[in-house]
Amino acid sequence: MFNKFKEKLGSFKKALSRTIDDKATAIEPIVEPAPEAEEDFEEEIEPYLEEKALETSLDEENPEVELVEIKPAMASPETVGTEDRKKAEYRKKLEERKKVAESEPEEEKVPEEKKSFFKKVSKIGFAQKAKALVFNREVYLDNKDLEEPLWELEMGLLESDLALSVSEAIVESVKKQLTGTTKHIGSNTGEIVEAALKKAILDVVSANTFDFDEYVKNKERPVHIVFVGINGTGKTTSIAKMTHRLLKSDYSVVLAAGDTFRAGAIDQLGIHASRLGVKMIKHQPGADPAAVIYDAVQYAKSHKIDFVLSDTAGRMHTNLNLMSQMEKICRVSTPDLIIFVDEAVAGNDAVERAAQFNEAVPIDGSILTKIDADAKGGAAISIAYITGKPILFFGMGQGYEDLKKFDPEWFIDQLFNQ
Ligand SMILES: Nc1nc2c(ncn2[C@@H]2O[C@H](COP(=O)(O)OP(=O)(O)OP(=O)(O)O)[C@@H](O)[C@H]2O)c(=O)[nH]1
Repeated sequence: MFNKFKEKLGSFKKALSRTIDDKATAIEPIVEPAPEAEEDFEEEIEPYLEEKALETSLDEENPEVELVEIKPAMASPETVGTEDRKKAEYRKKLEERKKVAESEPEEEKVPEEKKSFFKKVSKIGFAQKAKALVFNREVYLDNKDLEEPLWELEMGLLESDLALSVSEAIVESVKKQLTGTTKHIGSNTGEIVEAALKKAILDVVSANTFDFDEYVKNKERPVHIVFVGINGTGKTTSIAKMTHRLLKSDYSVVLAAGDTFRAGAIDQLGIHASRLGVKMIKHQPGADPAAVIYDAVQYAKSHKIDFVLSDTAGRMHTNLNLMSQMEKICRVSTPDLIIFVDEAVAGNDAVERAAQFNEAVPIDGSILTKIDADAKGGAAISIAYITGKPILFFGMGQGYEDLKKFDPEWFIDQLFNQ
C-alpha cells in the first residue's frame, strides 16, 4: 500500500536531511552524565588526561596561563582557528613545563592522587560534551536551502498523482514550517523533515473530516444512503461491506437494486443480500431506478428498518443523460447521504470524477476502494481537498470486513511506516 508514494517521501526526507546536516551547528549543551560514553572515550583521552593534570599543576603555579579546553571534532568552524591557536600555545607552555619537571627532583612532580582526581573530572566532562554535541544542534534554513529539495518534492507528489493544487499546498506548508526560524535538532535530522511533511499532509487530508457513525446515530429513521460513481469501481461491493458493518452495530438494513441498467447488477446485489441476510427491493431490468428506490424507502418506513442503501448504475461523468438521470434519482428519493465511490488506483482521474459528480448532485463524501492495491496515494490525499467533501471509508480488499472508516492519523501512519 502506497509504496511508490513512500519512496518519494523517503527521497525528499534524505535530500533535505543532507542539507540540514550540512548547515547544522552544534550548540553548547547541558546534559545528564552519560556513564556509558565515558568508557568509549577512555583510551582516546588518556594522553589528554596526563596533559590536563600537568596543566593544572602548571596553572596553580602560573595563574596567568590560560586554561585551554579541548573540544571534540564537531566544534563549529568559527571556533576551530581560535581553538588551534590556543592548543598550540598550551602545548608550548606544556613542553616548557615538562622540561622543567624533568630537571626537577622526583618529589616535585604532580602527586598521584592529584592526577587521578583530574583524570576523573576531565573524563566525565569530555565524554558528556562529545555525546551532547552530537544530540544538540540547531539549524536555520532559508528559502534558498529548500528550493531544490522542495522542487523535487513537488515533482514526487505530482508523479504520485496528487492534484496540482494539493501538491502546492503541501509544499507551501513544508516550506513555511521549515524556513525562517532556528530549529533545534537532535541526531536524527530526518525527524524534523518528517514532522513537517506529516503535518502538511495531515492538514490536507483532514480538511473536511466527518464522523459517519455519529452522524447516523441521531438521524431520523430510515437513514437513506445512495451510492454513485462510474462502472466497476466497487459501489456494489461497498454497499455489501457497509451493510455488514451496520448489521454488526445492530442496525437493520434494506437494499435497493437501483442499478436497473447493467445486466446482472440486480443479481449481483441479490447475492450479497442473501449472504448477509437482508431484504433487497428490486424491479425488472430497465425499470425506473427512482421508483425502485422509492419503494425501498417505503418498505423501510413500514417495517421500521434503520437504513436504506441504494445502488445506482455506474455512469461516466461525461455522459450527460445518465448524469441527469442520477440527479433525478437523488432529487426524488431525498437521500440523507449521497456517497461517491471510486477506486484509489485511478489517481487523479478519480479526483476529477469526484469533482464532477459533486457538481451534479452534490455528494456528501467519498468511499475510496482498492486502497490495498494503490501504490501512489494521490487520490486518497487529494479527493477531500478538491471536492471539499470528506473521505468516509477506505475499501481495503474484497471481503466484507475490508471497509475502514477513514482516520487521518491512521492514514498518515500508513504513509510513513516502513
Ligand atoms: N482489491 C479490491 N477489490 C475491490 C475492492 N472493492 C471492490 N473490489 C472489486 O472490484 C470489482 C468491481 O466491484 P463492484 O462492486 O462490482 O463495482 P461496481 O461499482 O458496483 O460496478 P458496476 O456495477 O459495474 O457499476 C469487484 O471484482 C470487486 O471485488 C477493494 O476495496 N479492494
